[in-house]
Amino acid sequence: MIVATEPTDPAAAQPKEKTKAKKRYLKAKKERRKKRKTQSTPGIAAKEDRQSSAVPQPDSEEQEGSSGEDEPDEDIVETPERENTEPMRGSKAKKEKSREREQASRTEKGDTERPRKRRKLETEQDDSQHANDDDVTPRATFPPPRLRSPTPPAALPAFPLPTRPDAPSKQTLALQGLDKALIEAELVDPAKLHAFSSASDDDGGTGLSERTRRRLTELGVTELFAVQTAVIPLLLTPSSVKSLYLPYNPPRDVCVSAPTGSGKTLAYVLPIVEVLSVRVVTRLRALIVLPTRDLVTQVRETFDAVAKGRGLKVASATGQHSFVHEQTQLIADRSPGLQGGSSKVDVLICTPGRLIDHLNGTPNFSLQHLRFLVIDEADRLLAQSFQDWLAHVLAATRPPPTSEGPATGPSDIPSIPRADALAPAFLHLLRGVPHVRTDIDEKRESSCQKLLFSATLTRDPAKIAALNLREPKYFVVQGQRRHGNSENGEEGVLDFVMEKFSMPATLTEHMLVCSSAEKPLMLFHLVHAHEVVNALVFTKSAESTTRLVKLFEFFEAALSAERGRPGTTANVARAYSSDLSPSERKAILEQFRNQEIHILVCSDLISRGIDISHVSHVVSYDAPVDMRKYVHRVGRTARAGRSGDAWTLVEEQEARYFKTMLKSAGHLEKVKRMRVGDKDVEELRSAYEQALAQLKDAYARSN
Ligand SMILES: Nc1ncnc2c1ncn2[C@@H]1O[C@H](COP(=O)(O)OP(=O)(O)OP(=O)(O)O)[C@@H](O)[C@H]1O
Repeated sequence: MIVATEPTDPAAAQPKEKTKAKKRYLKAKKERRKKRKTQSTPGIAAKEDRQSSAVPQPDSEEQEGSSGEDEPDEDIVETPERENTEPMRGSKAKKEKSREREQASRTEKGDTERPRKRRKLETEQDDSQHANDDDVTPRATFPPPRLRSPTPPAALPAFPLPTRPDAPSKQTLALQGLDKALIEAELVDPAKLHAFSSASDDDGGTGLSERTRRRLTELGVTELFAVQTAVIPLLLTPSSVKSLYLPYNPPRDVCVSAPTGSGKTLAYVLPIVEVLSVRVVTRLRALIVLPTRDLVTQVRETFDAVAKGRGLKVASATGQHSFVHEQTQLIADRSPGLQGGSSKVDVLICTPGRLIDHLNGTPNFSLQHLRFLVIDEADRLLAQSFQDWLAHVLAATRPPPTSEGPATGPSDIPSIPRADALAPAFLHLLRGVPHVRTDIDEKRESSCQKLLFSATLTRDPAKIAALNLREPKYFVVQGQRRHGNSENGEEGVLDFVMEKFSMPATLTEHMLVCSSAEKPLMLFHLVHAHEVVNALVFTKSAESTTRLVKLFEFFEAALSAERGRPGTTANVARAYSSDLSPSERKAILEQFRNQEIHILVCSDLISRGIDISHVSHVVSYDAPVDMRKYVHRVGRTARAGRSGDAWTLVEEQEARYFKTMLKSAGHLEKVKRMRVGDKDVEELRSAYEQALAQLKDAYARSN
């Protein structure tokens, strides 16, 4: 490489024939270079480069002859710094001199190795120069030495620069550290239905007995929904898995993620009823844990309906009744020393808090006979660390470690073995019976099968690990693909893993951006313009709920008066909040179900799980703060294949956050923007202003 300088001497202009010669020479040189490159391997080339850079550069005379003429035009580099070559040349000359001095001192010291190498290289260079000279025009045609650039530094070997590896994709990151079972989840098409007949022996592969199918038909259920078609056969077929105890071949656990209103409750109620119906002795064999009392009540109703006539005893424990009352409902024999526990019920549905109370404080309350442990709304429950409830419950289902030698008990407890008191996995605890170890002893495990359900199932590895799942099988009921149409459903599972939750296909979603001052007016407009009569309105707190209901009542009264119907209201709104007693809440829900209440204003207390089939609209009056909350709120409508509308009122300053939240969940395009102009609300404005004034008065009076 050389630095170009302007030829100042007109004689330096190239005559035509000389230029041709130069071209010929350059061509020949290019070919030689190409040849050299193909012959030498990269490693050797690099080594040669290193060697050449290690030796001092030839002096400027040699340079002039070789590079000044030889280098092809594309190697010429002009940089602003090098245009002014004088100072450079000065410093270069100094360097040259110091190099010569160094070399001389090395030679004196007998260090001959490097100069010898250098001489060799110089000789080679000279040879090639001679060869070049055959083709080259005389030197006089080149710029005078005075104007030439200083000797350029030796080119450094072109090692590849260290580069960072490509950043892993979001998908790859999402899959890292996840349970293999989760990555291999089975994707279930939500449109998959399975019609069954109650009149024939053929169960259609579901594993449901004729009796159960008949009961379902009586309840108006004639086909299984997608989640049920996946889960029920796994829990009921082959018929050997219907046993109450499977100590040597324990069943695998099941985790299910399916949209709201897709029928998850029946997916576990049906197999439990089917398996437990064969039991002779009543023991606590199924435990269903739910996050709220309202959900416990709802699931109990489903159990009562499906298990009718099967002789199963179903109970619930939520703290609604006194602790002693619940104990008498649950325990048959409270005498001490019953190693296998005692139970009056086959199925217990409860909240985690009350469950821990009974584990700690109810004698003979035992989980050793559990065949099913259901955790519904699993992500919400796993997020609750209440008294470390999960660890306690899991410990109670597992047999304690086998002790060597005969088991013994405290001397004050009678050691009379009771035939069926202990579950098979706990038999080693039997007092007074010597334990004789044999070579064919097989480990007995708990027969408890864990079933987890949610519309927004967690994929947090730490939370899943805490469950100590046995060979878990994951089912993901997932709607439309967003990333293409892979055959193996990988994208559907990825959606689940990346928390892009699936929504009911029959749901329509809108958002309305408005100022906070106009928000109530927007709600009233939606209610009147769309003639909404079965709506759930979600607010952020109990206080906000009460205030909104009051304002709504004032508004309806003012509007009726304006329209010449004083004293009547078109729409009845009620607050549903944690401030109410359980009986009041139950009564209000009942009135809402019977459509005596049209608009139920509530906090997130009932955003999960509550199943009211006729809810036509869900309004998020205060926008939800996370995607999980959004999914559960809007999921109170469009259930079981019915259509429904969800509206979210978003204050201007929240709009960006809300949209980002939807976007990261891959859901932004599904939520259409709605616009309401001044004209649309014109006829409601005066009633609204009257209502605001009345509300202000009411609060002023109460303070
Ligand atoms: N196979 C079926 N045929 C007809 N209706 C069904 C069937 N399965 C469930 N349903 C009805 O669908 C509705 C929703 O069911 P369910 O409450 O179990 O939904 P979910 O998936 O648990 O919803 P969420 O996630 O909101 O709790 C209920 O009213 C239920 O009775």
